[in-house]
Amino acid sequence: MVWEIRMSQSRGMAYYFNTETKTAQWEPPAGVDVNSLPGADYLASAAKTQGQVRASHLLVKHSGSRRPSSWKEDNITRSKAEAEDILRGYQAQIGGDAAKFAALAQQHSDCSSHARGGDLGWFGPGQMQRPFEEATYALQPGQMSDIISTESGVHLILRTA
Ligand SMILES: Cn1nc(-c2ccccc2)cc1C(=O)N[C@H](Cc1nc2ccccc2[nH]1)C(=O)O
Repeated sequence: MVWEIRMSQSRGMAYYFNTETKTAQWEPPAGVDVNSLPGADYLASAAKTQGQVRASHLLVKHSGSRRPSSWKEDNITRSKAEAEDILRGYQAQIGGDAAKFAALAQQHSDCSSHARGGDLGWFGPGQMQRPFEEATYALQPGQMSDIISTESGVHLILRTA
């Protein structure tokens, strides 16, 4: 396998390194099961021992968001109430299905992590906005949150590890 998964010290996040072309990227290489790459289980156990968690999210921004723009929309003007209604619609479509979560996050999340099905990678205490951190740590791996609000907008969270 030419791909390896490595940890970026600066961003505390895993990235993907192609040992043939000697290139690195944040996005998981297409068609590769990244959990089977060399380095994956070592990184997972290291992260767990550091009390880190891993989560994906689906973010819908609104006019009050800290940065009311995204890869989808240059100027986001919807109200917070509209954003919550939209997110409730996705929540109903997802049910408890993690695969549906990733598909909808990829299509609809206003976070740049949409490119990875909403996967934010591993993070520890103090790295994410407090409401997001508290909601994620309150979940068991595999569990989804209800709608939570941060300065970025409204989110659904799926804790993955
Ligand atoms: C925290 N983070 N990680 C990524 C990310 C991770 C992996 C691959 C690409 C991007 C993007 C972000 C981020 O802050 N994105 C913001 C939106 C946002 N705000 C958040 C607040 C809490 C958790 C995730 C959040 N994402 C943006 O795109 O405007």
